[in-house]
Amino acid sequence: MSQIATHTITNTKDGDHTIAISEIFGPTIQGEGALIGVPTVFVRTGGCDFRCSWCDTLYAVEPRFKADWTPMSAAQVMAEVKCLSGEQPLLVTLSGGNPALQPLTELLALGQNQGYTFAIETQGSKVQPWFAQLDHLTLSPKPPSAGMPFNGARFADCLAAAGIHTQVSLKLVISDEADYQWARQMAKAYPQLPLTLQPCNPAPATPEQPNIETDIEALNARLRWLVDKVTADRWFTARVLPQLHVLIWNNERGV
Ligand SMILES: C[S@@+](CC[C@H](N)C(=O)[O-])C[C@H]1O[C@@H](n2cnc3c(N)ncnc32)[C@H](O)[C@@H]1O
Ligand SMILES: Nc1nc2[nH]cc(C(=O)O)c2c(=O)[nH]1
Ligand code: SF4
Ligand SMILES: [Mg+2]
Repeated sequence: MSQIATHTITNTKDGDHTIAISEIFGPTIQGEGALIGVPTVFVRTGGCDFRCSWCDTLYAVEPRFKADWTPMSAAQVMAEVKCLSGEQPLLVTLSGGNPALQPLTELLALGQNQGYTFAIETQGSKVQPWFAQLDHLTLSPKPPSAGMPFNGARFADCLAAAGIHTQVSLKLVISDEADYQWARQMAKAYPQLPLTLQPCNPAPATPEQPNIETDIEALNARLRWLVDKVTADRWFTARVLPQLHVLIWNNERGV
């Protein structure tokens, strides 16, 4: 799999318009949610307004890793993406950290002019006018086990900011019974949104333990538990999916 280290890129002095980049990697496949299996390049931004208890990308979240995040212009990000994709347009997935903290208007315009499409993964805590330009908006508000608040008004603002061509979906991480019950309420509150339930990886890699082996059997047991719950409740509008990239590559970074 090809990958370009962002530390090889010269920093820009564009001021406010630079994007804090943790890593750019791919092509790989989207391992989660509504676009699972779709070939994509990931653009991971640095910095988050949350700190979820089980976050699997703390190197793109915690301020102590700020020195590892490279400020890049939209043109520099697109140059990397084009290099990785062999100049062939594909889906670009913006994740983080929280990519909704970044100025991405120019990146979206630049990429879409060249035939690239854009999806974002965000928790719904911050809205941006450029959500209207997105092809896919995946909202992943946090369940009780994450230890982070759910702000219904902010979430509604995110939904309202989607454009007429933006496909919006909901991806909820489930760790336990309380999360499951919360997800049931979310599904009732937002019946119009396609919904994926994703079992929580309870022991993700951390900056301290980047090579920790994934307990695939434990993940499978969680998946079975979730499928049993959904089918027993005859909850036929929910889709249950694993993190496919974790099943394929364990907790590896950059895949
Ligand atoms: C790393 S986050 C980055 C984007 C954004 N901050 C968000 O949370 O949506 C991308 C996705 O990974 C999920 N995620 C993070 N840690 C996880 C874990 N330990 N198990 C399962 N999913 C996890 C998040 O809930 C989110 O749906
Ligand atoms: N293959 C792959 N799929 C993913 N879906 C969401 C990811 C993320 O970390 O945001 C991710 C990731 O890091 N890799
Ligand atoms: S919101 Fe996303 S990136 Fe931020 S801490 Fe939570 S899971 Fe990690
Ligand atoms: Mg991840």
